[in-house]
Amino acid sequence: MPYDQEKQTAIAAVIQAAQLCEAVRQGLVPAAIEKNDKSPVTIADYGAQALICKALAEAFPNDPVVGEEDTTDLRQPETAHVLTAVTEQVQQTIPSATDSDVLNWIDHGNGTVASRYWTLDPIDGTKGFLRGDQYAIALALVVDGDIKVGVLGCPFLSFDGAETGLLFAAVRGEGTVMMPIAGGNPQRLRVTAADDVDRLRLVESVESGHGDLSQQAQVAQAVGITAPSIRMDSQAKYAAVAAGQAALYLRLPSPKTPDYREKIWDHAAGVLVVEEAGGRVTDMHGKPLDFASAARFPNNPGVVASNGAIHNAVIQALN
Ligand SMILES: Nc1ncnc2c1ncn2[C@@H]1O[C@H](COP(=O)(O)O)[C@@H](OP(=O)(O)O)[C@H]1O
Ligand SMILES: [Mg+2]
Ligand SMILES: [Mg+2]
Ligand SMILES: [Mg+2]
Repeated sequence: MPYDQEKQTAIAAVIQAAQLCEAVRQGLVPAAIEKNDKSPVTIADYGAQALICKALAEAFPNDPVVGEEDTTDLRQPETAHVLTAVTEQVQQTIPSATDSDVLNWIDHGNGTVASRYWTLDPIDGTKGFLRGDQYAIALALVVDGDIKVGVLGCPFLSFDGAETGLLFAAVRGEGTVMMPIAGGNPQRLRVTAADDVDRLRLVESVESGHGDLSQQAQVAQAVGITAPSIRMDSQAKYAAVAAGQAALYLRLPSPKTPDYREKIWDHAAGVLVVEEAGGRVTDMHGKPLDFASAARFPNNPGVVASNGAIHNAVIQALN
């Protein structure tokens, strides 16, 4: 099977990171540090990036990793206690890890977009993680601008009252599967059918500043969605579309940040998980998302992920 080693490595690394994140979340209330852009980061974000980058560096030493976090803040003398806490978490998985190993592994995630690269969001939805809501560990392999492998770990997600903690994995051309993070059989996923009115639902961010709630409501209405939207943090939204829990995920540019450019690690894994479950993902004008250029899409405003059947109607309503 193509990309089997990549898929297995990514799944194993995401499960390790998910266990670290849950250990942090179930401990004391995780402290957040404020980054330069005022967004939060926690010891779990750093620890998850360290574990996944270590696994990728060992298995695929030549592949750059374009990850969200870096070590600038962690290397400041005032935050020495934070680094100590990150290393302690990483040692639960790798007992020999030192502070210096941890810094080097995190920095391995500061690669740039190349003909073949990985992109990593160690915790997507850090605000959700801090609130005790949804978050995701998102890892994808991109080759010549095409996403080949996408793995989403959603440690706090469950559907229809089944087990909590789900992992989603997709390989281009091979479909998407869902499995419990705790172990169990993979199950093939399929987006919701065009005529499944009960599942004709919109999923959107909890954070009102990460989208345009009023335009999203108008578009949903225009394509016949009448149920109230499901609000969810992180790329768990893509998982909801892939699993047929929702028919549409809208992320339109917030009027407060009209020039915001979406980051590749906020989407790559989720996009493949939806596409391989039979859905479609484009920007708000119906153009494919550009994973070949840079860490942020240079020219893709807004994101629309759907079951495919309603996609053209959504793009028409937008334009
Ligand atoms: N103005 C903005 N518009 C859209 N997305 C934004 C944004 N500011 C931050 N984000 C991104 O929104 C992500 C969370 O998405 P969601 O709202 O769907 O949970 C954040 O990822 P991190 O939590 O990994 O930093 C961050 O990259
Ligand atoms: Mg962040
Ligand atoms: Mg993110
Ligand atoms: Mg993140």
